Amino acid sequence: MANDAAKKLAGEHAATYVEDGMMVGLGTGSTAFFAIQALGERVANGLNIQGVATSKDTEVLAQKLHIPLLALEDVPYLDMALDGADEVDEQGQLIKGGGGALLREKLVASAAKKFIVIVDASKEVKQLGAFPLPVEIVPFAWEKTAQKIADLDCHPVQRQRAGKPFITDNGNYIVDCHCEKIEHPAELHQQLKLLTGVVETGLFIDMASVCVTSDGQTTRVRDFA
Ligand SMILES: O=C[C@H](O)[C@H](O)[C@H](O)COP(=O)(O)O
Repeated sequence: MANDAAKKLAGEHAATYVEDGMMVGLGTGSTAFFAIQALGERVANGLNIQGVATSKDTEVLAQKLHIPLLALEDVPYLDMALDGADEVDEQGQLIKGGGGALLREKLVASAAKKFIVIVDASKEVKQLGAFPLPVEIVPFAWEKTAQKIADLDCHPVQRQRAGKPFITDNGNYIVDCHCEKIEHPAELHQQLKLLTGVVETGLFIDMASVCVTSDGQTTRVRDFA
């Protein structure tokens, strides 16, 4: 993959923020993968951390790397969470959920004192929305919920996998909203959240503390805290 070098560099840099004794949220996706792999190497060399996984896939990866895992409900807070994103704007607002893990990712990031976002340079945008916004909805009468989302001019399309509805780790559906331009991300998030049937949106508003971006050669750190 063309962006793998950038994802690796950003992921490895993000992993350096983790210190001994921390409880760390472990993100989901191809960029978070590199951060988790770097943490696994540090754990093999004696780093003492405990992780909370944001998806079943990440749980499997962390177990393979012998990173001790906790359940989110068993910890009062997390010191830090590391995760990728699908888009990051200049204010640090995010679209996440391209991999379908947005609900657990948001729960984990909300519990963290510091949320480190890791992206390759192609994810940096002036305005959110070119990437279709994932919205997690309950399967019951999902078309009704999708219609309410469509009424907000969000152009939802049910996510499919192998010709069947994509099912999240929480047993829900995802609709990907082809907004093209999201002028007011916080307002749109609020409007969507008010719809019965919507579980969570992929808009992560005012959550990122730091964004680590790489183009494969250099790494840039932006502080949003
Ligand atoms: O649900 C998936 C997550 O929000 C990912 O963090 C996001 O889609 C970015 O994934 P990737 O690093 O694979 O582009």
